[in-house]
Amino acid sequence: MITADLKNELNSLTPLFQPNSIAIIGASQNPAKPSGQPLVSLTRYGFKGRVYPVNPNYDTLHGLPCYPTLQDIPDQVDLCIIAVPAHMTMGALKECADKGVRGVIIFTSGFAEVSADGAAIQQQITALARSTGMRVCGPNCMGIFSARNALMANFFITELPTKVLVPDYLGFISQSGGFGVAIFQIVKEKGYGFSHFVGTGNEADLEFSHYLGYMAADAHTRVIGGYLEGVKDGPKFLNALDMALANEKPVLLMKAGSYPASARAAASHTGAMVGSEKVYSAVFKQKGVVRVESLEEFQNMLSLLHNGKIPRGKRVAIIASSGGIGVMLADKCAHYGLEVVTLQDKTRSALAALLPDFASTANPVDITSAIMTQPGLLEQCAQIVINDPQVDMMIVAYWTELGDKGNLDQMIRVAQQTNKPVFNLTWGPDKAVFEALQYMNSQLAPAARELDSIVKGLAALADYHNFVRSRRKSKLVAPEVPSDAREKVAALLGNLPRGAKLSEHSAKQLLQAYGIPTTREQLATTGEEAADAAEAIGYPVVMKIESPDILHKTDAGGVLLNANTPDEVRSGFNRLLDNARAYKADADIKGVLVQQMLPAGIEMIVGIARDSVFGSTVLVGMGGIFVEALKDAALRVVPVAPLDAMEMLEELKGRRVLDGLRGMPPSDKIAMVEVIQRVSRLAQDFPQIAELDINPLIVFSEGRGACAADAIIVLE
Ligand SMILES: CC(=O)SCCNC(=O)CCNC(=O)[C@H](O)C(C)(C)COP(=O)(O)OP(=O)(O)OC[C@H]1O[C@@H](n2cnc3c(N)ncnc32)[C@H](O)[C@@H]1OP(=O)(O)O
Repeated sequence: MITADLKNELNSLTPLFQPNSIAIIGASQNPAKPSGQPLVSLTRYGFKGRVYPVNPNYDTLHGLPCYPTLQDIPDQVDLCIIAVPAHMTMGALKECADKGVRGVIIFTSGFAEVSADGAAIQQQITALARSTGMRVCGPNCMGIFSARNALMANFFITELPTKVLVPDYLGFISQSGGFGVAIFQIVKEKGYGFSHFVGTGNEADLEFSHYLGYMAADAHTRVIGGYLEGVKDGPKFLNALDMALANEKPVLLMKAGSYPASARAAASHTGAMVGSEKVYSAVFKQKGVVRVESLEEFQNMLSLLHNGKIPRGKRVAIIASSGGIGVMLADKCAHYGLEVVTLQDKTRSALAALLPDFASTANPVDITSAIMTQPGLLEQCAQIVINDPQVDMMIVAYWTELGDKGNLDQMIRVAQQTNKPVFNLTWGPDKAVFEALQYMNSQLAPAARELDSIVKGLAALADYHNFVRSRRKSKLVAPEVPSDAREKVAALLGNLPRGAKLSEHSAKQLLQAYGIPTTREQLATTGEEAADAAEAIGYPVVMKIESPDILHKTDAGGVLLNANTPDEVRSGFNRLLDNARAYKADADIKGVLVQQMLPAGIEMIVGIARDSVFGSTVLVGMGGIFVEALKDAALRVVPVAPLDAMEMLEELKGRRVLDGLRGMPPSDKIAMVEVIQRVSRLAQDFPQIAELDINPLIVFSEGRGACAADAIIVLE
């Protein structure tokens, strides 16, 4: 949700992207230095504002009056670049605060990235930014480029073709200086316009999510890209992604640092299954982020998005001048979830009328060596295939020779005449391919030589399109939670200490408060009470030891199924107590839980785990022994929307079991979706719940609901 606070926070970035005046503290006369570069490029590329170099050693610099200190500038300064060595940085920042500067970019390195002393100075930077409201980019950063006003508040851009100054396309945020520069150069060479480019540096104040939010709201940014290692504030990142989604701006992220060796010690299965990489991956799925894993993929997607051609479905047509390449492409399409569609009869007959008998008109279409003997054949075939209403996108693969633009020109014309994506796979000798790709780039026609990244990119964009469309269309609504749920759970958790563990009976009371169906049950402290409880509940019953010290009851011989008579219940009661004492002599035993024995259903797990960055997460998976054996689970961060919950079920390998396998009836997915959302609501209202396992949640056949058969909760 875009709140007034969020709007104010984003507005506070305006001086960094749209300043009317810039001062450079440490402006050097040497343009080769980071401290000398901005002055040159701000003037060279026509920054639309006033520029004030600050350096006590000069009267003028590059034809501009140079000021001994910031205070000597007789004008308001919106943005200040600090480019003096680390030991002088705090002094310069204080000057900025005294002058009332609202945005600061600190190029300087030598802070948290190098030493504890550096980290201590960085903390002072953060503290000054927070206390004054001055927004700081960096330190240890490459700065900001903004096309609209030719803002060159950076030291990494030396050459800037005019095309890049067209403020219409890509906003890029990089947590790596060097990688960011590489992306800038590649995109520049492709000839696409940037709206903004930010190297975030050490993020002492502004972090990745601030820039993401700014670009999500910015009218001049159509697509957002980023190199991300990690975010500090999960909810801020989610908010920024929500904004991008609301404005239907694709967010393409390269996420690195995904596999830290940080095994979490956790008491519940849910806790053990949730790790940082899984949480990022969940966030990306939940917010429609297009995850990019290579530079090739990134370039391919940018070339498709640049001309606004996103696949509107997953049906792909392939045309190749080699049967082998066609088959390889078809395999890749299947691998990435694209459907190599059956072409319409009309399409096939039109192709047959053009192609020799030995060619194939089925998808993949093999036009064979006729491509060499029949001029214009490629274009004719491609036109026919792309106009087939069954086709959402097309990949065309052909051999290319040095100096021969014939096929390329044909395909450029085809691409110009359709609003569906057309991707060229050119292969041949290195020099010829290089030349062909350069030519296609100059015409802004999507082309590459590496088939995996082409197919993966197309599939990812088709998924993105589906994601946005499904969100737009969804009419699913979240279930109502009882109005007194919060109050009841607050009372139940009231006096419990940090780290408290709630065994089954207590945990289920929390679930009941939030409307999650649980077994009928009673806690008995004697064999007689147990027999009375069984009578009231109805035979057969299940009996379980109830102790916060024995969370995994089966391991302790603490579960007895199918007790059918009062005698069985009484003797069972004693056996469970004996087993529990033998397992853990000092366990705090609350009694024996006598509960209804549920009819058969599918065993699932639904749980909560806390993540240090994103807060509570909800997990759903195939339950019982499959939790450990298969780790078949889907994860989302809280709050989980109805469509998210539905997609979690679709993501499970076990979804076919839920759909009804081998004569089994389909399971009640609607009931599961409801449970997931109620659990999400519980997690949202009570972030002190560190872990929850409902395991198993028994899911019955369609229309018959689901019921929590067992549960544990661990507080933070
Ligand atoms: C993660 C990444 O990779 S992203 C990139 C991260 N950032 C970097 O890589 C930058 C690394 N470099 C640094 O941190 C350096 O300390 C820099 C670039 C900030 C400064 O380095 P230098 O330019 O060598 O510092 P130097 O001491 O020469 O000071 C710069 C200028 O300030 C001037 N200066 C000195 N005192 C003052 C003062 N009180 N006020 C203003 N200017 C002053 C100097 O005269 C000098 O100008 P000159 O070159 O014309 O003489």
